[in-house]
Amino acid sequence: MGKIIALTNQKGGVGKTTTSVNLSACLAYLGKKVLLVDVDPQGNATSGVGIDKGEVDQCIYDILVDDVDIRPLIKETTVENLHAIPATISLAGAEIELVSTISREVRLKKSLQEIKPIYDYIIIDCPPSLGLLTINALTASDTLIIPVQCEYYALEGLSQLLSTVRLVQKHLNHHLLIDGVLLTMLDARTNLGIQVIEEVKKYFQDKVYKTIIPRNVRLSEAPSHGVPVILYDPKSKGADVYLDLAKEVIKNG
Ligand SMILES: Nc1ncnc2c1ncn2[C@@H]1O[C@H](COP(=O)(O)OP(=O)(O)OP(=O)(O)O)[C@@H](O)[C@H]1O
Ligand SMILES: [Mg+2]
Repeated sequence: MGKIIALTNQKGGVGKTTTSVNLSACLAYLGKKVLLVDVDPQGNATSGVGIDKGEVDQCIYDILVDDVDIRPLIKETTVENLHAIPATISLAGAEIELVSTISREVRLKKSLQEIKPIYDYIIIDCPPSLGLLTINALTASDTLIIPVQCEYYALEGLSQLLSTVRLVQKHLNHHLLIDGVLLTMLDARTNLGIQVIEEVKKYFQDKVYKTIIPRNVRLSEAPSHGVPVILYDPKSKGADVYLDLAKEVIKNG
């Protein structure tokens, strides 16, 4: 039975998509059967695993708004063992269209439950907001990974995220857990990064992943080639650390 993990943080540009794509690919590389679900209208995770958004006729929008069968939407990717459900810009309308829909918060959960037994891991890439798309992702998930960028104001907005998580736990998904906070984009040349690590560890204690993702140019180059870093440059630091993260995720159960 698959474990459903959402990458979430309403703050933009903290490494949600980079982590969704590369964690999924590394889990697949380690022999797990993985599904990557793109719930962000930007569709960056979709193109990051080599799916041409222009060729996609139905996407996660159709599952959420039109309640279509999830199975035909599953696509192959550039990575063996890794499937994906794409998102396109049409998803931008879903946030508003779902407002008046019955059981609007549980639509993704209902669909993913049907295919959960086929996969070891289902990884959801969330948009940078706390709207209905993210609520659907939190409601569908077993656990959360919260990427936090090693920058000034790293903890800003996290209390709002945590109170949204508590509301979802109370009303929509009692067993939702925070697996951990992932520190991203560390620049080892500055003291600032070290300070942020200490601050985040003080706040989240043992909920912080041992693996810390450094800044690595290969990680930012890989998406334009439609492949995760493990295929783009397997010897890079970026490939190394995301493999470490995948092993840590597997070890955590
Ligand atoms: N470890 C890293 N090293 C270098 N560049 C990185 C790293 N992680 C992410 N990036 C780059 O930083 C930018 C933001 O990352 P990413 O898209 O993963 O964040 P996000 O949280 O998904 O953003 P959004 O909130 O817009 O969805 C991207 O251009 C990405 O290539
Ligand atoms: Mg993103």
